[in-house]
Amino acid sequence: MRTKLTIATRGSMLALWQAEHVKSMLVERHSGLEVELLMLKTQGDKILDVPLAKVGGKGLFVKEIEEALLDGRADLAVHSMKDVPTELPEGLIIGVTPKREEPADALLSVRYDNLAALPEGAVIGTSSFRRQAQLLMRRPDFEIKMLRGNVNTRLRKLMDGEYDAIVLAMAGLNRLGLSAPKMEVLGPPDFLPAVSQGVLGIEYRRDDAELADMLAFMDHPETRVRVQAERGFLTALEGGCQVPIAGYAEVRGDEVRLTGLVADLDGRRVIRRERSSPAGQAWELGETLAREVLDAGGREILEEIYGRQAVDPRLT
Ligand SMILES: NCc1[nH]cc(CCC(=O)O)c1CC(=O)O
Repeated sequence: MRTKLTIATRGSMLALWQAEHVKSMLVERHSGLEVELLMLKTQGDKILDVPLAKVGGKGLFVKEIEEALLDGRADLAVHSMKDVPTELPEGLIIGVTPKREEPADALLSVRYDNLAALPEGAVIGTSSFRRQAQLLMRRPDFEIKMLRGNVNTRLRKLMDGEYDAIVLAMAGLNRLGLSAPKMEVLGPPDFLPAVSQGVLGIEYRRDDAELADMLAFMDHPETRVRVQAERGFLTALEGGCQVPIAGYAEVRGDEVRLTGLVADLDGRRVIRRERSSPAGQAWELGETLAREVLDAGGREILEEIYGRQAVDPRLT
């Protein structure tokens, strides 16, 4: 067994909380183990004034971290799974997914109790097309306004009065112990989360069998099945997190049930399908559901969105 491990992490409050969380599980489990954090700045932390969808490129928040794993400066990294691209660099694996926490989003406001209480034309802060589409589906009158930055920054912007309400993941709020004066949970089955929302993924070098043994106690197989189904769906749609795609899976007994959604940016066209399979075929379930959604009109929607992004002058 190793006596010292290094965790590569971003410097945001959420990333640090997640790294510290895994660190404390590790030192509690392995007596005498020393765990150190290596803080790194990623592209996603540097570019803050542009919607992520327009920054382009997948994995803005993980590239620098993965380089540190590959060159041996760090042994492991702790990610929010929803920020991890579906394809990992050669030589790395996400070998461990601890138990999923709250997958839902939350609507946060200073004044308004919930969606229904928001006035006509309310200004809602989010830079997620998935959240935007699902909000506009219910309330086409909303004005969606870009909201970037760390969870803490986004909450401060709400408190500063720039928005009537904003939408954030419950998982991030819970981890940091943050909230707003008014909060409504927007969760499945009505409001679908991002693929893998609320799941942590531990990434390390594929050939590091010794580390894999030391981490195995944290793994939660049911969470892995859910992530497989959701990421199978996302992968087959060739989507990153910057398109209005949602996927949410649950396990009941030996079965996994997956709901997938593709919508256009204004939430007028929404393709949503559900399907189950044995838990052992979760990835294939995701792929099958993706084909079904594509054939039902999802293909046309995604082509339009990808096309529009490609010609957007702000891209360059
Ligand atoms: N894109 C940023 C991000 N990545 C993961 C979370 C929340 C935690 C999680 O989903 O595990 C957040 C913040 C948010 O979406 O509100």
